[in-house]
Amino acid sequence: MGTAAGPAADSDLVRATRGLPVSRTPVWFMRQAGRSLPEYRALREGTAMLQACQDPDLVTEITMQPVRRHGVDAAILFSDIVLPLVVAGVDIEIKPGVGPVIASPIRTVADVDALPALEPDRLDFLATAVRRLVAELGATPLIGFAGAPFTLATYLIEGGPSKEHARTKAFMYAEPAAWQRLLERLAVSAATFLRVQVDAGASAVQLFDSWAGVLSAADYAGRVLPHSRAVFDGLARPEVPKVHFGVGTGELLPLIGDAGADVVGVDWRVPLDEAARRVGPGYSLQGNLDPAVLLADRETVDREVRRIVEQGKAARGHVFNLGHGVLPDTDPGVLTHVVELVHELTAR
Ligand SMILES: Cc1c2[nH]c(c1CCC(=O)O)Cc1[nH]c(c(CCC(=O)O)c1C)Cc1[nH]c(c(CCC(=O)O)c1C)Cc1[nH]c(c(C)c1CCC(=O)O)C2
Repeated sequence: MGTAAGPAADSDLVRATRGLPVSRTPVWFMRQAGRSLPEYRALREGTAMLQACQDPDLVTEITMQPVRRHGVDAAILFSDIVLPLVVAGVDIEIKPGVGPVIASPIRTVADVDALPALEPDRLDFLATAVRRLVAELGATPLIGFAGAPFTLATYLIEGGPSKEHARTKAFMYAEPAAWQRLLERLAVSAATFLRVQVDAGASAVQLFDSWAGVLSAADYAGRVLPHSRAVFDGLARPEVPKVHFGVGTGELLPLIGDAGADVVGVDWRVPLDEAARRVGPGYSLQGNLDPAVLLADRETVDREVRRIVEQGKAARGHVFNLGHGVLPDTDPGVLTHVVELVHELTAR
């Protein structure tokens, strides 16, 4: 269990998650590996997304690409939030330009009980990929991740991507006992998925609850948050830095840290100084450049990066990131520029 050991344990990324002094503000980008990179598109040619995620050679190479190209301060494992479901045997496909599509969505209480469990011994490919990556990355930390129970439940119940998440909410209200069982099961598999990554050497983890922002604070607190907390508790690695992220979570920010996170991920809707007030003093912040700004002119990019670096000083620690994933049309040169600019602005 090589978690807190190794050269990455004292990296700026890990230090920022704890609010310790850093040599400069660490930067990485959600979806830094992916379609914005020509070398990614070349490597992925002919291999389905969910196949690629289970091939340790491809996972290692794709994860390394943005680290080499941009000089980011962390790698994020190339995988997907639906992978634990796929490995457990759920019939899922990732349709390019659409997202995860489920062959038989969960619509009844019986469907919940039929959901297969994730067997940890099916995750050898994941441990292999993480071990190789940690060896190759040296002092650069690897961030492991999992999808939070709520966001995974939205895909399972809707059958695919959705804006309103109306079926999900209807199920949550109409079948509270089955809802609780579903989220409990998803929490167990997310914790297993994270533990394999941490035990193979990942330096930090991020829990993606991308769609939690569609909920009221009361429903989030009562029906979702306990299950996200169960993921972090179930991971049972208190020393590992934990990032908790969702989109549109402005009203939920005071609760998001409560799940047991060290770092709260913030999208672009709430400035980081205001976010720091909402989460309270015990947390670092991650974010929050609007990914669409990267499609604008260089002056706008620079102005926004400077603003975020300034506002980030209100937090105990700041990990610079986007407010959501890199858009596929992004010029990778702009990403490299943002890394250089953040480093330049924050060098101590
Ligand atoms: C909601 C969600 C998913 N997957 C993920 C989330 C949470 C983060 C978020 O809110 O964006 C998480 C994820 N998915 C992927 C990563 C890799 C690491 C990284 O950030 O670089 C991570 C962290 C790779 C991926 N996951 C996916 C791609 C694109 C697939 C491809 O390249 O063909 C990548 C690089 C596919 C995917 N998978 C999912 C979607 C919505 C899509 C996009 C579909 C599309 O637009 O084509 C589900």
